[in-house]
Amino acid sequence: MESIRRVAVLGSGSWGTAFAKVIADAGRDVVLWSRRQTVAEEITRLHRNSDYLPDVTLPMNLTATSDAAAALADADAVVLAVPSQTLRTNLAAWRPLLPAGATLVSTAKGVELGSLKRMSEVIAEVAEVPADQVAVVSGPNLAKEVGAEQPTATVIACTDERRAEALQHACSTRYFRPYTNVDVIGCELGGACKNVIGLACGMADGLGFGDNTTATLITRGLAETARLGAALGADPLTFAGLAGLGDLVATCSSPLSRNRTFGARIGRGDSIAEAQAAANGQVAEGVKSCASIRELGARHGVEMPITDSVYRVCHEALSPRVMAAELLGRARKAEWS
Ligand SMILES: NC(=O)C1=CN([C@@H]2O[C@H](COP(=O)(O)OP(=O)(O)OC[C@H]3O[C@@H](n4cnc5c(N)ncnc54)[C@H](O)[C@@H]3O)[C@@H](O)[C@H]2O)C=CC1
Ligand SMILES: O=C(CO)COP(=O)(O)O
Repeated sequence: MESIRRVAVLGSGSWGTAFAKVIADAGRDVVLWSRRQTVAEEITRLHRNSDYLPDVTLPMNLTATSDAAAALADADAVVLAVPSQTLRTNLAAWRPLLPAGATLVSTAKGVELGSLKRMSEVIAEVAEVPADQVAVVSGPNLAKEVGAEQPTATVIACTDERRAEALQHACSTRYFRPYTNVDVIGCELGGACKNVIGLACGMADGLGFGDNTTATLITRGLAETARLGAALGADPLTFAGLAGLGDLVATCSSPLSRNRTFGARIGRGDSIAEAQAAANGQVAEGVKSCASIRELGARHGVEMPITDSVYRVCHEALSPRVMAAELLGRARKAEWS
């Protein structure tokens, strides 16, 4: 794999914009694609994205366009930064424009409803490329903190280690430190499942519970994520890493997390519709992915009690207070069983 000089980032929401800034700060040519021309114009002319990252001044070498063909021309890497459940449709439209051989990079943290596929699987299928041409970026990377250049690290997962290293090089800055990993399955499951556990932590906060409850949900949430990972062939160590525990802690602890914030509203008594309205168009991936992850667990015979409870709150009108009582009232068992 040649080095990466030019990158297209498709999706100029919170993470697409913040990650494009990282790549531009790493000295690469980056073009962001925005659905709305007004957003593209603001990024290019004023170096701002006031809808998603209002406090951040974007680098001068970062431009945006609403023309996907222009964004994708000559790109060595294509970063997909749209919500999980829209990835298949978006990518199908971009497919004829994808430069041959480019590394396709998933940043979406979800599992597709219906197919139960991980995002890298959706990408390989729709783009008709081998799995080792697809990389995943996942870690404790709250967009607002990354936009403010606060130090953090991430994982670049790809079964082709040279592609992972090229991408690692292309997004290393003084505030953003990427590690490589060949465990794509584990990194993707870590990223998708933490959103669901983040919703549960938000619900606990909304109910007025404190840090013991959060720590319990983080730890038992990691246990059920790792069980699912083991069933799907992930490396267990991945869940102790940045794409596992790291992202889980960030999401479950931070008021900046959209999933945690969404859960907190539900815990305080908002309806799903009210929490969705308050999210202001920004995605809380766990609300949909709790259904696909729960189904994936069931398909593989994996017990996922927190995920199951979050699903019932989000989709079957279970009250968060009853959810808490039910989780505590489960049959007694050994910690590792
Ligand atoms: N925001 C964050 O801190 C991080 C988010 N992620 C992941 O990145 C992915 C994208 O998230 P964000 O950029 O945060 O989301 P966002 O809600 O802030 O932005 C989504 C972007 O996708 C575009 N889009 C294209 N087609 C769309 C459609 N059909 N429906 C809705 N939006 C569409 C929107 O216009 C918008 O620019 C998610 O899977 C998220 O979990 C990953 C790391 C950090
Ligand atoms: O993935 C994230 C941080 O790594 C962002 O989390 P939210 O989508 O909950 O804001």
